[in-house]
This record gives sequence, structure tokens and C-alpha cells, in this order.
Amino acid sequence: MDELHHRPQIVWHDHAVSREDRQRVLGQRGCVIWFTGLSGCGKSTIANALDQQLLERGAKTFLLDGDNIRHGLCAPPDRLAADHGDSFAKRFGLGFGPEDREENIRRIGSVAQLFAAAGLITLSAFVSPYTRDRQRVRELVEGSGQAGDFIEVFVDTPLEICEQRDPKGLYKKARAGEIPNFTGISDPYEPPPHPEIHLAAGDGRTPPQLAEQILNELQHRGIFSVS
Ligand SMILES: Nc1ncnc2c1ncn2[C@@H]1O[C@H](COP(=O)(O)OS(=O)(=O)O)[C@@H](OP(=O)(O)O)[C@H]1O
Ligand SMILES: Nc1ncnc2c1ncn2[C@@H]1O[C@H](COP(=O)(O)OP(=O)(O)O)[C@@H](O)[C@H]1O
Repeated sequence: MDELHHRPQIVWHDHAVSREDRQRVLGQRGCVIWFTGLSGCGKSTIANALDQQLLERGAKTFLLDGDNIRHGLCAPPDRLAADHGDSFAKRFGLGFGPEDREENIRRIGSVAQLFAAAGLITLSAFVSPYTRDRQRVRELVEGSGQAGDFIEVFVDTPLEICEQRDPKGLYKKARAGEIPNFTGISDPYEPPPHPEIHLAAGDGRTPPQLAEQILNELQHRGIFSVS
């Protein structure tokens, strides 16, 4: 029990159905596969390819993807203002400053932890540039489960390649000074010191090939087994 669970006004309620019960029914252990890397490094494409490969093998999965989450759970202020007003939008809308990214990853981490506790193999694809924010999610996920439930995948594509790809034209705008705090250009990216999986993702391999490397590592770690 942590500090929150002791607060008299917020009482923790144990569930009638345990995580173990859920996992027994699903025939798998829930976990979080956390992709991190620069914009354009391939997080979303590789995570989608892995999601597909897992599904084809009968795994129960869910993918939390950066752009989609920033349309809802972590929407920017201008998206919230119309329905909720300016003060609300200013308070809860998220941009890309360090604290906003911290809150973005905290919210997503909390959702990922819930999906893992529901027994799903949960994939997430966010830049998540700060080591401390990722470490907090690791602690949250493993604290409510067990060591090994958080698998960090560093999609290590050199900045030059990400910038060449520039599928959304954001690097061009960032170089022109039109987007402030752009990761890799005017904002830091802290590479994971000890990722469970380090993908050299700019070496000419296709996203499905890279996803297969991850799949093999997951099987090796006992996260997923082909029956
Ligand atoms: N300033 C800045 N820095 C980095 N990225 C930016 C920025 N502004 C917009 N974008 C677009 O938003 C996507 C990153 O959102 P994330 O939620 O993954 O970011 S973070 O984890 O909170 O750092 C990222 O998507 P991906 O390219 O899919 O990574 C960008 O398209
Ligand atoms: N291994 C790869 N080889 C070649 N192109 C790739 C590879 N991985 C991703 N891409 C391409 O790079 C672009 C950015 O990929 P994306 O998955 O959107 O990156 P991110 O989610 O990290 O921003 C897309 O156009 C995608 O098709």
C-alpha cells in the first residue's frame, strides 16, 4: 500500500476478480512494451507491425499511439477550449514543454499499467524523451505487477535519417524555428541507458523485420509463447 491508498478520503478497493484470474482466462501475462525514440524513428510503424504479428499468433494486445492519444486523453489546449473553456484548457491541455511531456507520459503510463493489469500485452509508442519519466512508468507497472513487466524498446534511428524521412514536415518547420521545443532539434532526447531491447532501426531492415526481432526477444523472455 502506498501513500495514496492510505488517504482516508480516497480508499483503495480490491477487485473481486484478480489479475491472476484474468490472465488465466486470457492465457497470457499482461505487460507493457514501451517504444521510445525520436519523431520519425519508426516507433508507430514498428509497434503496429508487432501488434499485427502478435495478433496473428493469438495474443491479446492493445496499442497506445502518440498522435491518437494527443487527440483525446492528452489533448492540447486549443482542442479543449471549445468544449471546456479557456481556463480548463490552460490547466489540463498538454503541449511539449518538459512538464507537459511529464504529465503526458504520467497519464499514458497510468493507462498502460491498467491495460497490463487487465492482462493485455500493451504496446505504447511515444517519444518519451526523459529517462526519469520512463523510469516512473517502469516503477508503476512493475510495482503493480512484477519485475520484467515493463519492456523498454529503444528505436535507435539516427537523427539524420529521421530528418530525411520527415513524413509530417515537422523537422523542416522545427529547423525554420516554427516549432519550439522540437525533440532532437531544440529539445533534448535522453537515450535509455539500459533498454531491454535496443533496435538499430536505421540499418535498412523493414519494420516487419524489426518487429520480428522484438517478437523473438519477447519469446526468449517468456513474455509470449507460441502454442
Ligand atoms: N515539439 C515537439 N517535439 C516532438 N514531437 C512533436 C513536437 N510537436 C509536435 N510533435 C508531434 O507529436 C508527436 C510526439 O508526441 P508524444 O506524445 O509522443 O511526445 S512526448 O512523449 O510527450 O514527448 C510526434 O509524433 P511522432 O512523430 O509520431 O513521434 C510529432 O509528430
Ligand atoms: N525501418 C524502416 N525503414 C524505412 N522506413 C521506415 C522504417 N520505419 C519507419 N519508416 C518510415 O518512417 C516514417 C516515420 O515512421 P513512424 O512510425 O511514423 O515514426 P514515429 O512513430 O517514431 O514518429 C514513416 O513514413 C515510416 O513508413
